[in-house]
Amino acid sequence: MPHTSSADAGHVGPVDARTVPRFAGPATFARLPRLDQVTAFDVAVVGVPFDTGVSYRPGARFGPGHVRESSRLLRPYNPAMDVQPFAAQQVVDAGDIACSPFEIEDAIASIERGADELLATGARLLTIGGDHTIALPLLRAVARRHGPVAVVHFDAHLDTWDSYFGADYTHGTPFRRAAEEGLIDREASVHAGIRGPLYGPADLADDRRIGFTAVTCPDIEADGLAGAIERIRARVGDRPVYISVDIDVLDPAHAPGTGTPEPGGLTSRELLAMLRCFRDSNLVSADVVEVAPAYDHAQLTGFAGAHVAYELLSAMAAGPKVEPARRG
Ligand SMILES: N=C(N)NCCCC(=O)O
Ligand SMILES: [Zn+2]
Ligand SMILES: [Zn+2]
Repeated sequence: MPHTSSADAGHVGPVDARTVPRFAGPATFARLPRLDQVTAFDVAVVGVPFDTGVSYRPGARFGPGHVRESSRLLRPYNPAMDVQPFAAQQVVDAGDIACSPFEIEDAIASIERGADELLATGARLLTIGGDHTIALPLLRAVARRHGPVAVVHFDAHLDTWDSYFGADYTHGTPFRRAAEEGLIDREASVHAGIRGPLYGPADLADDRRIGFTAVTCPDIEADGLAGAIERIRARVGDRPVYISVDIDVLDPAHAPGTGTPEPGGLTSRELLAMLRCFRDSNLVSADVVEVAPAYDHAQLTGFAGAHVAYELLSAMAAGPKVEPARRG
């Protein structure tokens, strides 16, 4: 497959849809080269096909494949940010991190190791999950390099609960564990898009104690999108930021293919606009999780996940530069 290359930096870009139909060939993210097809890279798109941490509908283990398959229509220029995310930096598809579907703690260790190896090259990660459990090992690896990071967490759910059925490591608990382990900046972390029923008022009090501020859907309703964006920017400032996007932050009308859907969520347009506000941020890495294709319709959730990833890659391209990574 002939990949495009950018004239300026010689980065290997996506396969050109004007000469090779976009539905042809194997699906890497955005038809980008694989890790073994480049000598250096700035950003690794990596899949984590893990969903043993879910509390309701399983299936996010198929998320990485679905998002890749749904990313064939992306084009190289992002006019909303005036940036070419695949020309300004070398982006590669690093494949999937293999992890146990049977033992959660074993899988968490594998994910942390896989993320460590990629980050050790100096690259940034854009991870495609997988259920939200995977944010914990990803944050462990990121904090090892950058120290505690400002987490901007887009989700319908807090994911700061303590345990389910006695299990500490689930998709409802990653940010509590991350806070306990000192991985997050407790002065600068924020949830966006929170909504729906909780177990009790203590959930919110616990969450604040843990170090999060919540910009809820009712807040967005009251203050508008610009007000919400301003609150997030003020909270994060110029600290190193890790963005974690649970696709269920979108309304189920925009993203039905997910395990714990909650009505009353963001539109795709609102979410993409919110992500663009990180174009000036020190965005150290990011993830998109909880895409579960078995419940998807017409690839809506897959397309939404692919566009979320594209905006995150665009924000990385637009923001402060990092040293390119050497392969191997
Ligand atoms: N992280 C996601 N998507 N969901 C958490 C739901 C936790 C619960 O079942 O109460
Ligand atoms: Zn969620
Ligand atoms: Zn979540």
